[in-house]
Order: sequence, then structure tokens, then C-alpha cells
Amino acid sequence: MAKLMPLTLDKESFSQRALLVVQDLMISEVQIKDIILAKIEDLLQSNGKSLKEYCEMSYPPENLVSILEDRIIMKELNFDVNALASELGEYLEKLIDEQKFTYDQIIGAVSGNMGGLFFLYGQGGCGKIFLWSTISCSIRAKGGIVLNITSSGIATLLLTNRRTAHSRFKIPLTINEDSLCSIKQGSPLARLITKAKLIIWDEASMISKYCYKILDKCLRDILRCSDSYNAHLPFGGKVIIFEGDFRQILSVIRRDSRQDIIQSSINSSYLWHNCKVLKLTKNMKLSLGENNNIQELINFAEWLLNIGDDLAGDTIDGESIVRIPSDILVKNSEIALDGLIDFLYPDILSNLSVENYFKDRAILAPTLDCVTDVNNKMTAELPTYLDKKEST
Ligand SMILES: Nc1ncnc2c1ncn2[C@@H]1O[C@H](COP(=O)(O)OP(=O)(O)OP(=O)(O)O)[C@@H](O)[C@H]1O
Repeated sequence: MAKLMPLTLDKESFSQRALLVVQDLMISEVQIKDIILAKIEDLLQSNGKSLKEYCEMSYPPENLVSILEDRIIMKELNFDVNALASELGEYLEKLIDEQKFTYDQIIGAVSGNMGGLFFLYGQGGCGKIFLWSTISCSIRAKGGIVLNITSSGIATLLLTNRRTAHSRFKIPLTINEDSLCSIKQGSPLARLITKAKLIIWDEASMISKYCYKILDKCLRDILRCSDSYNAHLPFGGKVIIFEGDFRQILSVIRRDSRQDIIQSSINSSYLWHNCKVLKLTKNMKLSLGENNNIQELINFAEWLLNIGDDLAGDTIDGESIVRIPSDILVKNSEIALDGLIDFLYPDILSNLSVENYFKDRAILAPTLDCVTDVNNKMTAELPTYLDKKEST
């Protein structure tokens, strides 16, 4: 490794091959160092940072970096358009009327090039991911870029190339009305956002309205020099669809009142009156395939909706007491967590490398302390090399 080996590749193909990991490539120590720096820069850039922010660190040669910069965009274009076109046909055949209506509205806004801000309101199971996949397929099949964003880390697992809003748009973790996203005009990320035909933002009801305000400012700034910029439209005329369910968890604000939390939601934002609200109402999970317990599932889904609509218990001063059916309660609290983990993650050790094993399961916890308890219990069972990985 340390010896300088003859290099038969020209500079550009060498850089590309090295970054794409070609076996048996012969390179010098200096080149190895540059490639490693370029890879680190790649990782940092994909998380909205750069080696340039750390003055004690070296920076890789520009030719390596420009390949990486293009990779941020290439990653969003790296799809087999023929396969997507045939996948799209299958999706479109299956859409039900309310899904098709939403699809037409969004695709119409994208092809009309006139901007558009939508909010899709839908309960769990009504086919939102299915719809996002159809819409993404439709745009990507024509070589367009769709940015799939979500508010929570765990939900990034559900769609290809999905990122959290904070990571994709460099939104500060602690924000207030005056915060800013640090995306520089002309940067690779700014170029990616400019090129994007559509932004799909899931679970938008879960984070503070200030996130949308600072993104609005940021997009206006980034798009100012682009042909698609429209100063009169929110987000400079970018087509964005937000999705959320106000029955579910809203933004978490430490020690704030119920009123403050409601005030911090997206529907209290100045942007809300620009949003065209669309709705999905049909729970697809209850209408697909054969299920012997279908009536039981329908009752359970209705009960959940009633809790969200404040119809399931006796309400006093905005708080309700809800009776939990005994068949879904874990009764012995001493072994409750062990029982829950065993139930949800059976045979975990032999499933560690099974692709969808972790994607299909999650334990939700109300506080960070509970999350730590669950993480500690689960990682204690895993082989040592996995100990340091934390769940999202
Ligand atoms: N039009 C459709 N045709 C066939 N299957 C569908 C259709 N719409 C949704 N589905 C299926 O219904 C199930 C629920 O859909 P999906 O996961 O997209 O809902 P969701 O609204 O994202 O749910 P959640 O909010 O719980 O994540 C999935 O198995 C999905 O593949």
C-alpha cells in the first residue's frame, strides 16, 4: 500500500474509479489520503457540512470534490427510467379515486411549472407512502428530481433516498423565528434543490412552523437566480406537498403549554393560507387481502381515530381519560419491556442481516429516558461490534 505504484489511468478516470471503488487499483499514499479526504467530504456534504468548516483539516483536490458534488445530484437521478416507467403503469392502475385525484393535482402543478403548495391530510394506512412512490416514480421516470423529506429519522427508512428535513435542508436543531438554514447559493445542495421538481415532506405536523419559515426564506434566496423563481409564491415557487395528521404527535416543545404547541404547528404559520388541503380518507390496510380478523381491525382503527378526534373518553378541560382494552395491555410491568421486545423482535440475532427486519418494526416511547432503556436492553443482547449503534 505504501509504495508508489505506476498509474496507467488518466487523472479523471482515476478519480472516478477510485471513488467508485475499483478493485486492484494501484495508487500512492498521497492519493489514498486525498481519496479518503474526498470520501469524508462526501459524507459531510450529504449531511450539510464540509471539511472547509474545520480549519485544521486538509481539503482534497478540487477535481475529486467536483465529482463528489455532482454525486449529490447524480444520486437523485440514478434510477433506471425504463423500470420506473413500467412500475408507474402498475401503480397508476391501482390508485383509488381519492389517491388519483391527489396524484393529478400534484403532477399537474409540477408540469404546469407555476409552483404549488399542498397539504395532504390523511390517517394512518390510507396509502400515503403508496402515493409518494407513484408520484416519485412518475417524475423520476422522466429524469426529474424529487426530494423525499420526513420530519423523523425512523420514517426515512420507508422510501428510497428519503432524508430528514433537518439533514437535507441544514435546518438548525434548536430553532426560533430568526434562525436560518445554512445553504449557500451555488453550493451543490443549492443546485440540487434548484433542480428538484417536487419536494414531498412527510409528517409535517410534527415540527415547528419556524422550520417552514426559514426554509421559505432559504429557498427564495437560493432560487432567486433560477428561471423557475417566482417572488410572489411561497418557497419561491417550488412545488411542495406536506403531509401530516394533526391527530398524531405535534411538535414537542419542552415545558410549553397545549396552546403554545398548537400555535407552533404548520397550520398556525403564515404559509398555511397558501396550502391547498387535500384529503385521503380510506384506510387501505383494511380493504386489502383476506383477513379473518377484519371486523376486529376495523373496530380497532375506528377506536384509534376516535381517540385522535377526542371522542373516545370523558373529556375534562381538554384532557381525556381513555380506557385501554385489556387484550392490548401488558399486565405484568416487571417483565413488560422484555415481553414487548421478544414479541416485536423475535429471534433477533439470526435476523440481524435480514433486509426488512428492522424496517418493519419499531417501539415507540414517550420520553428519551424510555428510549435509552429500550436501546440499552436491546443492545445488551447484540454482539459486541454492534453495541455502539443506536436506534433512530
Ligand atoms: N391503491 C392501492 N392499491 C393497492 N395497495 C395499496 C394502495 N394504496 C395503499 N396500498 C397498500 O396499503 C397499505 C397501506 O398503505 P401505505 O403504507 O402507503 O399507507 P400510509 O398512509 O403511508 O400508512 P401509515 O401512515 O400507517 O404509514 C400498504 O400495504 C400499501 O402498499
